[in-house]
Amino acid sequence: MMDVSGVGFPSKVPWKKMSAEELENQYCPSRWVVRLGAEEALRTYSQIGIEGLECNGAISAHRNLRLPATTRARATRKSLLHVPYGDGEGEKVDIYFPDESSEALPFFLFFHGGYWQSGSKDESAFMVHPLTAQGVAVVIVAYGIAPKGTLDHMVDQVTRSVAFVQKRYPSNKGIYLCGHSAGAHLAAMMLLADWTKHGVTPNLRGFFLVSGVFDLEPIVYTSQNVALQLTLEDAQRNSPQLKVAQAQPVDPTCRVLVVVGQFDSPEFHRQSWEFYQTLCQGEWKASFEELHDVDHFEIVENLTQKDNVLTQIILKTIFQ
Ligand SMILES: Nc1ccccc1C(=O)C[C@H](N)C(=O)O
Repeated sequence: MMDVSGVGFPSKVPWKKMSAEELENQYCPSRWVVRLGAEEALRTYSQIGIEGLECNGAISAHRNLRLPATTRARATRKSLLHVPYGDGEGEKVDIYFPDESSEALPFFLFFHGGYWQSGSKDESAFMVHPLTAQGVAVVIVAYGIAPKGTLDHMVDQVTRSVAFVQKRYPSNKGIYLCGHSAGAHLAAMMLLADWTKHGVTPNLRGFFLVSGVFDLEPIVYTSQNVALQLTLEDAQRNSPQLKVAQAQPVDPTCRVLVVVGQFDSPEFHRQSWEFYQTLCQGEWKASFEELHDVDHFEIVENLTQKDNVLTQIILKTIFQ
């Protein structure tokens, strides 16, 4: 029997029934952090990731262990910094290499979060140390954030950054894309990319989509849209949730892991779960993980640690 009242059925789009205040809350990750206050959570996140002022090349190995991730990565790993992947302002990547010199390496690309309007590559080298130590090259990608950059342009930039890595390292042992929060959205858009106009098909072997947003429509009705200025059409065109079931994987063995933190908001949980379910309806080799005891920020901060669950999942996926 059909239930027209909807009673007893959780709405497919629960956010449409929320007050403006509740929607704002659901899409403000820092308000869901339990270990710290919202502002302190944001401060800690950038302190752990950022390029500190201590980088002077003369730091002892012991002190390096305590340095913020990007400072430590730049001080201790072989790297190419601010490499242009396009002619536009800010179209740059930082590439960090393992000790052994080879170009036949797996490449792990990271797209930072910050609601497409904050964050930078210079504070996002979280995972460089544990991954390069195991023989993975790590590429931290910069893209032109709002209000200067539009979402369509960011998607194009990220596409070109992936094509750039494939062209520069054609003998790579796989390209793995990882994004956090808004960066997970940008990484997910690469599931839909048309590579023919980029003259190269990247050797995509895996996606790690961490605490992402895949249906952008609710964002239109939050304060995040003041800087983004998304119309409903922009949001729909850039929502992998609406498109991925129809898209064909270039390589059907490419893995797509959707990950969310236990303390992410219910809307973030719904976004990840529904995206995973949609991937499963298509031909994608998808899996889903809810990571225990972490919030929206710790989930990435912990990638500085080699024995962290997500670091281990990433390494196992790359070296399986
Ligand atoms: N800085 C970030 C870095 C990564 C991911 C999200 C953010 C945010 O700032 C989200 C939002 N403004 C919040 O207060 O939760």
